[in-house]
Amino acid sequence: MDASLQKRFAPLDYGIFSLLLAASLAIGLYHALAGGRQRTTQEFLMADRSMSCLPVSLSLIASFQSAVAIIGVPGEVYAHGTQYWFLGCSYFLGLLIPAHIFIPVLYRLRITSAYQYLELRFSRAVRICGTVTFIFQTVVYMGLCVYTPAFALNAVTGFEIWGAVLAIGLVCMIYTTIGGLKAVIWTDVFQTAVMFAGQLAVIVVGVQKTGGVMEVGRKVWEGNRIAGIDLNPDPTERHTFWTLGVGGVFLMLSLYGSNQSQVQRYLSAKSEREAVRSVYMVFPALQLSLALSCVMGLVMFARYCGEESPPLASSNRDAMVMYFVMDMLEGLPGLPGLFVACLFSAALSSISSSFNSLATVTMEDLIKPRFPAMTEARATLLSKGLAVFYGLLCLAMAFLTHLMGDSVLQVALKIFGMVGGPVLGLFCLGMFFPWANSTGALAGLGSALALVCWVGVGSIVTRVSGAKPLPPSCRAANTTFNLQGALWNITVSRPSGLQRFYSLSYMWYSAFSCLTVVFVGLFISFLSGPLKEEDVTPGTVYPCLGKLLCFLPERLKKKLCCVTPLGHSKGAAADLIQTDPDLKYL
Ligand SMILES: O=C(O)CCCC[C@@H]1SC[C@@H]2NC(=O)N[C@@H]21
Ligand code: NA
Repeated sequence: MDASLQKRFAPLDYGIFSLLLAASLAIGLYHALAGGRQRTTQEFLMADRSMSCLPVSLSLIASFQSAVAIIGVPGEVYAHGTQYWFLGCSYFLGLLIPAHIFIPVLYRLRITSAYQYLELRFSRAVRICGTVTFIFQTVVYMGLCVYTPAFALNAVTGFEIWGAVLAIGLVCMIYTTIGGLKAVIWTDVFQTAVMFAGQLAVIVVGVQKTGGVMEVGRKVWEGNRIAGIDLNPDPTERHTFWTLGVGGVFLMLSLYGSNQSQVQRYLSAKSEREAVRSVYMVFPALQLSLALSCVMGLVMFARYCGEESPPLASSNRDAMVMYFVMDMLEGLPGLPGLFVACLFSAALSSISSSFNSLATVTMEDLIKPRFPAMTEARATLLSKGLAVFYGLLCLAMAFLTHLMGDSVLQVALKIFGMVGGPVLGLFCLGMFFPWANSTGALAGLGSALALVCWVGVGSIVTRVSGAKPLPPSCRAANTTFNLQGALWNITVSRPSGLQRFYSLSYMWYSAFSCLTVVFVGLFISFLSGPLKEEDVTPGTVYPCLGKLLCFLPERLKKKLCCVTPLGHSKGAAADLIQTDPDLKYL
């Protein structure tokens, strides 16, 4: 990038940024020395199951709100308009279903890893597959979270990329390793506040520098960035109300229902009710963060749409967002540092959650069952060693990330769809279909992963690029624009056959893979001998079918699905674990 565009930091900026890192380390240190001093895995991995709903809810938001969204969403809105904002419609069901179906089932089982559910409901093989799939998804996601802020910073300020990656990685590894889940949750609380502050600062200064709210409103309106509801049912259409509002529900369920990072936070709550309350508190905060990042994209559009060639428009759109921020905040000492602190807070809070949940599932699902006699002290030490191991792995993943091309937001959402969707499918198959067995579950998981990875890789290889960006000019009046607008809307030659398969909107990946697991899983279960109610571990099936089919005669209902109500807070399966020693390490 030519030196003229390069932006510089003032000493105060570095000060604020280092303050953020120091504060995070301090919180980690506090939790290493306070409380039980992280001497048991129950404390290190589960925060002694003592957390209240406020920190849990802020930690839930911070876990999947990283620099990817803070940089990626404004870039998306700048180029394609506010269609992406309809993702907010998916937050209703995307949070209500976890609150009233996933949490009651998982919380009452008194488990540590979400994937223990898969062994209780199906078999150890299904649990291992679920755990390994989750580990793969989280390692790739962590790499993305580390790389994004470092790349954006380097593109605009020349800040050494690997210096930033190491700063994020090391700080995170230290406070996660010494402070455990308590430190991760409380640093998430602090980092979420910094994230909102940073985004708000950019919006306030940006609106003020672009001529005020009315001026910004007029420009984005004329630049037709305000998208109406798009009810186009075509599944290859990248962003429509259906792909975002419906496809988004499956994306949210794969994150807030069956992802260890979030489930571990629910399970660390001091009661089931606190866990449900924390999910309700997530809703407004998620809507706010979505609104902030969309508005930031609109302000950025209003700022540059008048210019013939907006800066960095040709290069990576994520770098252009960073340029816009530095352009707005430059000359206001401390604010560029605040935004960089916001980016790093976003990264740290997501990576620390990932580290900690990776260490948890590796311990609970892969190590403890093989070494049941391991002492508590050794297990805790090993958990800390795992946090370090995954930290190093995450730095390595950061290298691979910049090979992925696409905007980071698109890459993240594709990964969640390709890998998170199938795991969600396993949980849905297990919770809603009592007759599903582990053969069906494994067949379903395998076929869904194969199919959705085929689509995903196919779309990357054949460069089926998403929708074309809208024309960057904001002068709607003149005819050339209209002509240009018309030209832009020429329908590209309708892709056919395999090409059409590859151009499935990535927002459908979660739904597509989840439903594949369910349908293939049910089909294979019927072929291989469906389970009877008495075969199923009590408390692992949510009797929603019993409720939905309440009109059926009792006899038929009993045959079709479990009508036994969920175990109570003690949890039937929990009793099972207590009584049956070799189930102890489920
Ligand atoms: O920002 C990230 O780290 C990942 C991209 C956003 C992930 C999903 S999108 C729906 C939900 N809302 C969020 O803020 N994050 C998740
Ligand atoms: Na985050």
